[in-house]
Amino acid sequence: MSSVQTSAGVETGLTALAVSLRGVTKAYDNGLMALGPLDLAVRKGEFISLLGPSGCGKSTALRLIAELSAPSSGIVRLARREGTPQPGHVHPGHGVGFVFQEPTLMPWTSVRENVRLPLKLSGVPKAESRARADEALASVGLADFADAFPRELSGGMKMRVSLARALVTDPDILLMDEPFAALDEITRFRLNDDLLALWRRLGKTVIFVTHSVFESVYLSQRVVVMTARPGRIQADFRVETVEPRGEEFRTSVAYSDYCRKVSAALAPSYAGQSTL
Ligand SMILES: Nc1ncnc2c1ncn2[C@@H]1O[C@H](COP(=O)(O)OP(=O)(O)OP(=O)(O)O)[C@@H](O)[C@H]1O
Repeated sequence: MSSVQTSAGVETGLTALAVSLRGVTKAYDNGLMALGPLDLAVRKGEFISLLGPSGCGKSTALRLIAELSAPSSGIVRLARREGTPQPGHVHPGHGVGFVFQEPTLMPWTSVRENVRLPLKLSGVPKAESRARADEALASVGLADFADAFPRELSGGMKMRVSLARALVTDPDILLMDEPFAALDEITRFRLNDDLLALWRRLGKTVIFVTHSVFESVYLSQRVVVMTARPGRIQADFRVETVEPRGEEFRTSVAYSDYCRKVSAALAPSYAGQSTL
């Protein structure tokens, strides 16, 4: 059986879930078994990272959650916001925002138009969509760059635009596929902190894919370590720290302890793979 189901709230016990995957597998048309079986439950408002070796199926998992692809077997369930959409607003069923590793901006038009695109495609009136694009740009610290063109921006700023474009529809769930992998370390640290501040303020559920143990521990409430392909869950860590996180956490003994434990759990997933 394969299906994607939605409901106003996926209730398990006392906690509402944003996403639930049960027995999910994905085989591509060429017969390659990319993922699973995968069982994963993500609470509303939780920040989790998926960590695993290249090709283990992390992006495939995100694509299944975003309903960009259907599972070969198993069930993917997403909680939906209740209520009827306001006139001119994107339907609440459109509850997922996606940030890719590449910012994928349209080079021929302004930053504002790039961010406005999802609203434009949904038929939101121009005045409202411009105001909402400007608001999303302000939330990522780019209020003064709405009229700039992508070529005028640094790599970190382009990624902020990509984040603003994902947030402009006000999704409940933010899926991020190695968004900061191509950035230098200082820019990456700054974006990590800004993303955490946004998450705290907006209360989104975030599922963040990364190869970096350090980044996953710094950002997440939960780090889910995946096996080599076909990706399954190898380990699931809860990262308990004092919030908000910052430089103090990054340089703490607790942080390095978590990193050591997560690295140890990840090691078997790399067994047999060349590290060259
Ligand atoms: N459309 C497709 N058709 C066939 N095989 C695919 C397709 N998309 C991905 N794959 C394969 O499925 C496997 C999982 O790919 P996926 O991109 O999900 O892995 P990943 O963990 O995100 O990798 P990386 O960390 O390198 O981005 C890989 O072996 C990949 O080559």
